[in-house]
Amino acid sequence: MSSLILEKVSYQYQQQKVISELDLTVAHNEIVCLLGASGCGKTTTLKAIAGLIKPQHGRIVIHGQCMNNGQLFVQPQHRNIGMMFQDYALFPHLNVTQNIAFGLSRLNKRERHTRVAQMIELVRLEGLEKRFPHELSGGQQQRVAIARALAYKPNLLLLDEPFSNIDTQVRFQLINDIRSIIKDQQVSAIFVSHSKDEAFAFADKLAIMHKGKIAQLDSAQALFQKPSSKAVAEFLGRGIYLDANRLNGQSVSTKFGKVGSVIALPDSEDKGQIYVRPQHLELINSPTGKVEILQQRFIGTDYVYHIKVDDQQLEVPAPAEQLLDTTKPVSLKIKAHAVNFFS
Ligand SMILES: Nc1ncnc2c1ncn2[C@@H]1O[C@H](COP(=O)(O)OP(=O)(O)OP(=O)(O)O)[C@@H](O)[C@H]1O
Repeated sequence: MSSLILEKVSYQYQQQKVISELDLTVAHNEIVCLLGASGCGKTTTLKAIAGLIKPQHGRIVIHGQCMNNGQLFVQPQHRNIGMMFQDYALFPHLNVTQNIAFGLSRLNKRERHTRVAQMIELVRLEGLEKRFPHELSGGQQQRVAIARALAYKPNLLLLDEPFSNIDTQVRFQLINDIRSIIKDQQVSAIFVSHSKDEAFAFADKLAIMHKGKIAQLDSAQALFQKPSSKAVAEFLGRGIYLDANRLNGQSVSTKFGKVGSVIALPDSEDKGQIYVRPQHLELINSPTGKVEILQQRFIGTDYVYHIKVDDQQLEVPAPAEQLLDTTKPVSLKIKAHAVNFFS
């Protein structure tokens, strides 16, 4: 059974349509990250799932139970959802134990005590039970927040930018820890982030939002290898488009030569464009080269060349030992890779 199904969900604030016939399915025990440009509707989608806003159209099903359609609307407190937000929203006047126990009023005293102790052990906060939020580090507060969200065994966990206030040095350790805790508890989760790096580390699948819809839902690797549109390819990182001719299922020709693809190219029209990222490019001195070098910078072990090709600009790293003579013509060599071809 899927943990979450959104079917053609639409929501608008006054005149502004923010989500539009959005479909999304999250499997049992899966972590999905909603990624997209600022203002594309990620938080609005999370609020619709939580029941904090009421979509004008569509259907939301959590753990097999319909929460929202034309007639029905289940209140947030009856959706069995755990929530965790950027500012942790811990109660400042309650200590760690009391914060975690807050949503457990339906349990008796003994059950509550056992559950809180299990949660404290799970998030490794033993010894800090009596501390108040202001006596904890950001990472520790985040652990209390996850313990509180998981304590009443929700069917689904919603996390909105939960790591954005955490120092970068400890952020990825915390992301790994919280991911293992969620996996251990076999809960499904939807996570909103601005950061692709966080999404890669935390989620099983990424849902790229564009124009109020999910443009593509897939693993990070599949998104990079087979983006369904130019918008998805561009969202994942900078690159340049080059006109290309599909030669066969494994290669294309460009003005910089033949490019091999390590994955099968889609069956499509032969004429199109490829989207090439910096890591697939090598800059070489060549008498016929027409790549313009706008700037050269040394960044420790590598150089970065700011290049211009067909009116598109890109920064391309190159190892210091392959120093380019920028007074001579420069061309591009495109390494074999999983070619993103758009016909
Ligand atoms: N209460 C509101 N009233 C009117 N418009 C709103 C309201 N909340 C959000 N919006 C608008 O809806 C759009 C989507 O907002 P939302 O917060 O869902 O985006 P987001 O993808 O989470 O953005 P960010 O990445 O910047 O947090 C934005 O244009 C925003 O200005």
